[in-house]
Amino acid sequence: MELRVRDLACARGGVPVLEGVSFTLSSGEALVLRGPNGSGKTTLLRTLAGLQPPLAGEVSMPAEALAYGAHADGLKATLTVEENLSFWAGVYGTRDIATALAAFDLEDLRERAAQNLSAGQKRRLGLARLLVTGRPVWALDEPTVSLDTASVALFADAVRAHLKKGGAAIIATHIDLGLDARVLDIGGFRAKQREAGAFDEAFL
Ligand SMILES: Nc1ncnc2c1ncn2[C@@H]1O[C@H](COP(=O)(O)OP(=O)(O)OP(=O)(O)O)[C@@H](O)[C@H]1O
Repeated sequence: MELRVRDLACARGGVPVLEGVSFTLSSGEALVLRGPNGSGKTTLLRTLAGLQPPLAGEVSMPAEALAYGAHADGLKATLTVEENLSFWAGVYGTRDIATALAAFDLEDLRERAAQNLSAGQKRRLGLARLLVTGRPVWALDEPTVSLDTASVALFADAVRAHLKKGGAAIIATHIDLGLDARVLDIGGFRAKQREAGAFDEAFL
């Protein structure tokens, strides 16, 4: 399993944000995305996850190989913790939710509605969803927001276990997760601004 990204260019709101992004991510590897606010980390992850088409470039794997963890947890508010995970397991065609409950210390909360969880508990449930996707590449946008120190450690353990099983992860984060990960600073891939008055055949 290898994710190869070549010369990728991405836009947000119609404005080019990144260009020339190239990297390779192999089975068992984690890549941490760094870059200042607004530099395009979310834009890159959304593009890899298939939520928006690239302007140019190639991605070797289909978006269906990725499990995308966005800023929003995407929980079903009125379903319990257990029902949320069972729902997602059904969507992804997997069965085991026990491993996900245990990995994110959610067993005692299994019957609580998602809307009645604390912010950190909601985040843990959103991350537990990754384990029921069965997808090889996790693409995660600031996954540790709202997590306390113990929960950050649970998350790092879950990533390590995923990598050990042959998975891979690409993670936008500003904190040190203690993972043995490569770092890609996307500040170096900022799209050049078009010169004023430059010829643009798209408008012809
Ligand atoms: N919905 C939108 N419409 C238009 N432009 C947007 C939209 N969302 C973000 N942008 C712009 O796209 C650029 C890249 O934003 P992006 O969210 O990818 O950055 P980021 O590196 O993830 O930032 P942060 O670290 O703050 O989360 C920024 O200039 C941002 O203002």
